Amino acid sequence: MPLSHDSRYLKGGPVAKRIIAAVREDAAIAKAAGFPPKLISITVGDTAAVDVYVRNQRAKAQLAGIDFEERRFPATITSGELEAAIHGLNADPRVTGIIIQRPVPAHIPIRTLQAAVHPLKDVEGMHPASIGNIVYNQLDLAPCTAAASVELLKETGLDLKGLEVVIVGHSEIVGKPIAFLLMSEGATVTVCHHITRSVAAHARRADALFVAVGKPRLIKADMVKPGAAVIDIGINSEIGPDGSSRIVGDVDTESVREVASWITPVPGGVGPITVAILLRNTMVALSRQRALYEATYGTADRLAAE
Ligand SMILES: NC(=O)C1=CN([C@@H]2O[C@H](COP(=O)(O)OP(=O)(O)OC[C@H]3O[C@@H](n4cnc5c(N)ncnc54)[C@H](OP(=O)(O)O)[C@@H]3O)[C@@H](O)[C@H]2O)C=CC1
Ligand SMILES: Nc1nc(=O)c2c([nH]1)NC[C@@H]1CN(c3ccc(C(=O)N[C@@H](CCC(=O)O)C(=O)O)cc3)C=[N+]21
Repeated sequence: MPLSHDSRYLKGGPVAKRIIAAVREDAAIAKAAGFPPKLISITVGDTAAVDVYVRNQRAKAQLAGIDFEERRFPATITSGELEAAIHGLNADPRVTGIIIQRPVPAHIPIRTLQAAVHPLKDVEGMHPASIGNIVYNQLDLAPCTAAASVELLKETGLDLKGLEVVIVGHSEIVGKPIAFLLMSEGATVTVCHHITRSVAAHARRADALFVAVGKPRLIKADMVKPGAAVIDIGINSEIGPDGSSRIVGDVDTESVREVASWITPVPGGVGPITVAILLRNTMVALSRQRALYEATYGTADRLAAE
């Protein structure tokens, strides 16, 4: 049977399509009301790791009717200059959302940049105030990849209450927010990292296993409980047997699919949903900005008021 028809593959495409269709409707309504959504992407320096992501952001934003603009800055830029650029975007009423693509060059502290984005324009949910909201179970604007991974788990139909979940990787943008989102859903969560004594021993107990490390084939079949759901978040570039470059995840998909009941493919799993959630977050940010605007100026057409 061709792989694409194997029911064990938990594919992101249909979920992403559903989300983008809803965003497109929202965006059209907002535009008609004088609030056109606009997303700004900031890339600093060498962009190889983010090129695929930005390419897909542009394509899907266009599909959804969201303006998309990419600002590229040289690796030699200072943190202060970048912060000034972000403050300019914060103050620009035409800009709905700002995403800072990671990684940035080592001399620029990413946390300072994330904190410079106004919380109302923080479509990645990475400002300390935004990430704090997750701790308080306010989940409507969560970091995109974390939210995408949880959406995909929900597609299994598994009851998240009391589910034994193991997350491998604890970065602030992926592993940690996944843990908080799942705790809010009532799951029992274990988080592993590079100091964990036996990742395999934890992973084998999981009904749902999330992997976000950045190491191809880290998770093998003997680390997975039979019948588990495996959500592979890794996006790694590799040279394939034919010499061409391809994307692989962190899971040894070929062997793990024999053990797991569900497994997300890479590409075609979490990635497309991440892009869709970024667009959905842009609409959440816009509706917050609209609410503030209307509370301040009444419901008159913003463009008429300008
Ligand atoms: N699909 C998508 O939309 C996205 C995919 N990604 C991909 O997800 C992966 C992870 O990204 P990100 O979280 O940003 O990466 P980071 O490098 O920030 O984090 C990696 C995490 O893995 C942990 N780790 C490293 N080695 C091991 C090990 N041997 N066993 C267990 N844990 C380990 C690290 O722990 P410690 O800190 O203790 O060293 C760290 O918490 C990458 O492949 C990235 O490309 C990222 C964002 C979006
Ligand atoms: N601030 C920030 N947030 C991120 O979430 C972030 C980041 N920086 N830097 C880079 C990584 C990587 N990442 C991807 C997301 C989706 C796809 C994606 O759409 N992949 C598709 C398409 C693959 C293809 O077109 O070849 C797929 O997996 O099927 C890829 C990569 C987000 N990241």
